Amino acid sequence: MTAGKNEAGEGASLDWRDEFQDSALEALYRRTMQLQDAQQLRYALWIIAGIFLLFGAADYILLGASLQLLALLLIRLVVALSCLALARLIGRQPAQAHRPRPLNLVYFIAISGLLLSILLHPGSVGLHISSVAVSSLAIYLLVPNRLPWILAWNGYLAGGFILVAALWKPLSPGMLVSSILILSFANLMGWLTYSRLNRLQRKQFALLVAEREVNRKLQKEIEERQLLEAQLRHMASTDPLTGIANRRHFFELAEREFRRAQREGTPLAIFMVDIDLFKTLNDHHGHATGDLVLTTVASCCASMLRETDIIGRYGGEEFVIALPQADLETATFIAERLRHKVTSLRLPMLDEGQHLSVTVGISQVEPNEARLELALQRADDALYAGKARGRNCVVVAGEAPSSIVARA
Ligand SMILES: Nc1nc2c(ncn2[C@@H]2O[C@H](COP(=O)(O)OP(=O)(O)OP(=O)(O)O)[C@@H](O)[C@H]2O)c(=O)[nH]1
Repeated sequence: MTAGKNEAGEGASLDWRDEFQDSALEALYRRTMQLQDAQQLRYALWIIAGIFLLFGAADYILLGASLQLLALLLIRLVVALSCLALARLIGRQPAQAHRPRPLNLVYFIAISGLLLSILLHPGSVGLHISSVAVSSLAIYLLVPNRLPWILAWNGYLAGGFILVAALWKPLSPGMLVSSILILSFANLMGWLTYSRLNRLQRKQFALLVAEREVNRKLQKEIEERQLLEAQLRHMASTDPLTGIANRRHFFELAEREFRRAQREGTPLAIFMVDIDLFKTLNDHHGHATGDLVLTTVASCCASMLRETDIIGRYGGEEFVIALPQADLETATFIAERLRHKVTSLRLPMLDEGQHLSVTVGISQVEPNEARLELALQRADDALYAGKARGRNCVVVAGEAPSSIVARA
């Protein structure tokens, strides 16, 4: 099961031991609480050892130096040392706090020590009943996550006390009933308190687990939405065939560069690039080959540009490029290089001796020009002048037709 299932509430319900019915959730709870439980148990063991030893002083006052005192001190020492040894073991290996064997051994020693001390002790029955009742409560309150064992230890303590009391000084029927009632009441109080604390703690834990699961799901949903958003943004801005920016996205990016160029007074060159006689190629080789040529020319153009240059598909077999910081001379040089590169492309599906070529129209954004479209229009006019002149050339806008720069 996953911890998330518990948010439904079903797995978070508790059994008679006040443990989660869902064993995986219970295991997770124990793992989470292990260090805290270990610490709590260590404190409990130190307290038990200390109190047991402190009562040695009361024994001395009651018994004076005697063999009985020696036996009692010996019992107290054994109990205290075994408690301290277990506390040390748990300090080194916190997982021992949840293992029954060392705990049961030490608690058996401690409870047996308490019962034996009653046999050797001259105090009144009332004193012993109260010490057994307090010990009973201590077992409920100081031992974490072990209700069946807690009940067993308390059974041993209460039953042992009745037996020891019978051996030590047979109780009158009235005292016997009173003792049983007091011990039963102490156990009832202890159990109820234990149950209340455990239920509260586990309920809080189940809520925390459910909350974490909700957060995890939310986080996953956010990540999926972010991914989807990024995919949608990419789809909305990219030409699906060539993978370069579509016309709309090109304008977004180029407008930004246009404003920067106008603001800072830096040059911005525009290319219009058109594949020559593309219709013939399409008609001759088919649309699929035409698509492949478009993709190849687009990536060829993109590979010739700097990162700051912007390339987009203007429409059909026409591409548009914006080159920030490029004056006309630089732009013409780059356009020539691009034209040469396309001419040198060799595509296996084209006939022997058949070369691709492009015509490039170039313009430059004029200072104080109001709109980018004006520069685009000039580049387009230059492109059509190049087409009219026979294609496969670079034409600079506004210059005489003799400014056709080169031909392959
Ligand atoms: N395969 C393919 N063809 C396209 C696509 N978009 C436009 N075309 C074709 O591109 C061709 C453009 O032809 P024209 O505008 O006549 O130009 P051209 O044949 O290149 O001639 P010039 O530009 O004068 O050199 C048309 O046949 C369109 O159908 C496309 O996405 N894929």
